Amino acid sequence: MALRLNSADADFDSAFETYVKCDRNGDADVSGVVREVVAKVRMEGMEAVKAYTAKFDQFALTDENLRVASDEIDQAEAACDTEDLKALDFAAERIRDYHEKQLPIDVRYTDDAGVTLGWRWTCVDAAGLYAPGGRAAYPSSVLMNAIPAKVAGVSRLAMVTPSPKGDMNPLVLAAAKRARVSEIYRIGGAQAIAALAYGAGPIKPVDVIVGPGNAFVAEAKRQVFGAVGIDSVAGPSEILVVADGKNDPQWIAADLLSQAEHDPSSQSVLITDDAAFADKAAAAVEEQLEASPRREIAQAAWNDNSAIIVVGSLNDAPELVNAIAPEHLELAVDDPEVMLKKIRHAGAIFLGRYAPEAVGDYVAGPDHVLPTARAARYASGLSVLDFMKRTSIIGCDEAALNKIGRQAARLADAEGLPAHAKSVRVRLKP
Ligand SMILES: NC(=O)c1ccc[n+]([C@@H]2O[C@H](COP(=O)([O-])OP(=O)(O)OC[C@H]3O[C@@H](n4cnc5c(N)ncnc54)[C@H](O)[C@@H]3O)[C@@H](O)[C@H]2O)c1
Ligand SMILES: N[C@H](CO)Cc1c[nH]c[nH+]1
Ligand SMILES: [Zn+2]
Repeated sequence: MALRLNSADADFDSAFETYVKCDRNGDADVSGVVREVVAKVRMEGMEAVKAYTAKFDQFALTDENLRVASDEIDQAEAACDTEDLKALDFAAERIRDYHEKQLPIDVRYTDDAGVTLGWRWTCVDAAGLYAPGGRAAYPSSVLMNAIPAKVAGVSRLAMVTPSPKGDMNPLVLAAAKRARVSEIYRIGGAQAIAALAYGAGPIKPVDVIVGPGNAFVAEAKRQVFGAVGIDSVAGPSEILVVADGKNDPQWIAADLLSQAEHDPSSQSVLITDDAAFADKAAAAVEEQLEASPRREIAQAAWNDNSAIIVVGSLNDAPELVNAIAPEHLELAVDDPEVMLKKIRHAGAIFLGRYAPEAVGDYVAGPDHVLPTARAARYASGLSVLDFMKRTSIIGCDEAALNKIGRQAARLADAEGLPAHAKSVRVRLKP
């Protein structure tokens, strides 16, 4: 059973705060484990990657099987169901269309002082893409990672994905081929993130690492940030559904379980103003869990990390949503646009009763790599901009420097930095 809270209860505020701040990794010392893995891979390179792959993925990694060969990719693609490939192409086209609209424009102008100013966007040379593969395979994440990188213009895409016990999903390889991924390595977890960040064996370091993963992957990205750029902390999936009593409880239960089935550390939350609907949705969740082939995972996420919150009025929901800052938010209400105006923190928002979160996972177009663990308070989903950086442009001729230089030199004097001041004054007319 998920936690049940009612905003009418006297201790609601403190119970809600405790819930919002809870650590979903249980007793696991995720940051300690990751710190050790990252340090070892940094020091020992591929030998450490091999040892951790044997330990965590039960796979005997060798110099020969580390990189997926191009003929294996072709064979995998040939083995895929053609309808699956069509769905992949359908998704890819919609994802590409959406991300092409994100391409930023360069700006150049001359201001009143005659100074040429502006900025220019350029892409990184090499991107590391993490495609998860522990408890499920994620061809969709391959597209969501690689397509924006290609739209940004990145030439080298190095993808890592674990192959537990040596298994590699053919559709993952087909997706990587379609998205023009340059290198694919059969490694996952924190060891793969460290290998991309610092280099290991034949894997050359990248400039930015993006993509979703479990708590170990998300923490590893956080720890290597600085040596490389990262998109956001995109860890175990989350969903928050705001639903009135007019919804079908079976639909809402399926939505809640769609994210619970990713990982025992996932989180599903229902906020409703109808206590009877809350009971029906809770019963529907239990019923659907019974029939789920991923029951063990989803049940753990539902029992340990999830909540049903009954509020007096749906007008109270936005404040709670903003505090939780969920990865995904569904507004299953009559007029979602009205509620949307009051939501400030969420990775992706799904409007209305016919926009289940899963369309966003696969085919809607926006990226499904989204901030979790309340990072939506300050971070955004993966976009073309995560593979690009903006460089400022400043140009002065003699007249322009004479208009602005004196004040620069004065501020340099004030800061006690005489070489700064001199480098301007030597160019100024007396
Ligand atoms: N936020 C997002 O945008 C988003 C998108 C898609 C998926 N996801 C999340 O990605 C995750 C996928 O997780 P997954 O486990 O299936 O695959 P994964 O590839 O993320 O993780 C598997 C790896 O984790 C490492 N690992 C597992 N247990 C470990 C342990 N005890 N100690 C150290 N390392 C360990 C192993 O190296 C293994 O290769 C889920 O949490 C899912 O919710 C998030
Ligand atoms: N819901 C995940 C993001 O949290 C993305 C995904 C991929 N496949 C299925 N779901
Ligand atoms: Zn999902």
